[in-house]
Amino acid sequence: MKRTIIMMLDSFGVGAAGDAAAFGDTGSDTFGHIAQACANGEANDGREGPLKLPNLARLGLGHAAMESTGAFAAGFDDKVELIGAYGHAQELSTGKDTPSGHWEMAGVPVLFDWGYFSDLTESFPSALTDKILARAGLSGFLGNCHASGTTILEQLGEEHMRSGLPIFYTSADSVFQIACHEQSFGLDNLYRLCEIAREELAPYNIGRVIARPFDGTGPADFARTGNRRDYSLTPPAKTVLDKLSDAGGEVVSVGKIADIYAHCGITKKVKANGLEALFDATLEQVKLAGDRTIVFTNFVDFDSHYGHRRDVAGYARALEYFDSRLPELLAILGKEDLLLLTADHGCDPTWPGTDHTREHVPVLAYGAGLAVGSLGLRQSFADMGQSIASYFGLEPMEYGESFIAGM
Ligand SMILES: O=P(O)(O)O[C@H]1O[C@H](CO)[C@@H](O)[C@H]1O
Ligand SMILES: [Mn+2]
Ligand SMILES: [Mn+2]
Repeated sequence: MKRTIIMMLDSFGVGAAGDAAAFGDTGSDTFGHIAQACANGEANDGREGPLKLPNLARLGLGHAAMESTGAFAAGFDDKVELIGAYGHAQELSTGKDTPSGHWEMAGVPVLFDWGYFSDLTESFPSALTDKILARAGLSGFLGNCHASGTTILEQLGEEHMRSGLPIFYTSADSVFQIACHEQSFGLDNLYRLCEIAREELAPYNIGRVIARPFDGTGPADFARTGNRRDYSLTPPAKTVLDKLSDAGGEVVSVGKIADIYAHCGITKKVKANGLEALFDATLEQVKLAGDRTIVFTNFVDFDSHYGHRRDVAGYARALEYFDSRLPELLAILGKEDLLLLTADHGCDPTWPGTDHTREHVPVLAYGAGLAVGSLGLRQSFADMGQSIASYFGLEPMEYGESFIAGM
């Protein structure tokens, strides 16, 4: 039975990419800087001491990162008994955003430039916002700037609840984000507003509109809910997910995968919120999965709860939790199954600002007869998509070099 399980640790980079300078990210290193902070005793909130990821280390995380940066991260070394193939990959896509990383990983790099709202304030053209407001019957909006999604709630959440005006904000990514209170504004109203924005953004080539619902009564307890929804553009070509589902296989999305691929190539969608629930759902779907199935999970908390929030201890805690659950997954894999652990970009929690960082991602591949050892530097995330295509005996993808032989 052939199945591929993809664990996408959102934002878990393993060191600055060769082109990081162009992004202002020279020296960024999500994994390395977390490990260093832990070793320094600077990440003891809810956890203690050096970063302990024994299962990821056996899958080759420490080695992959060492090949990326030139040195083992603090607390990692070559004494571990490896069980998998490990590599690190650079990104061909022009952006360091979530859709680019995911699409490229599935064999379709984003070689065109997204549109961006690069002005830090007065970010959106009034020609755009006027149209959105008119269609939604709204008299105005708040925000209109680059912001951290939690900080802007502290600043504008109350005014939003008083005035009923939505909060529009963006970031270094190609995004148009709308934050509204779930009860006072209404979740359906927020989703409708996002659909309008998605249509009106057509000329701007913006990768995603993101609905950011929140609840709570004031700045002290405002919290974003699990009802986030991403309205993504469609990938510019068929990904390996499309190819497998076109060929009669199953592609199971766990978490926000379906949204990220604009629902293309997905045959089953499973919702779950939070690391624990996402891991539980993944295990359950792997148990249910038959031959020629991809089970694909995005673990968004690494990015949205810890990376963007610059919460080093939280990121370390989440990694250690994730690691502690890996044996449950390894125990239910069949001999032929392929497990891939990777990331879509970096989001170094020690880095200035709150944006992603241009980094190599880990490529940890286990099972499917793969020899234990190094896969080296992969020229594109698309090597993973190409490998999956070859594993399932699908037509080759246009991009990427396979590291796995067809079986
Ligand atoms: O600060 P929050 O709202 O989490 O935003 C983050 O999430 C968005 C999507 O990845 C990006 O725009 C990034 O800035
Ligand atoms: Mn991401
Ligand atoms: Mn992000």
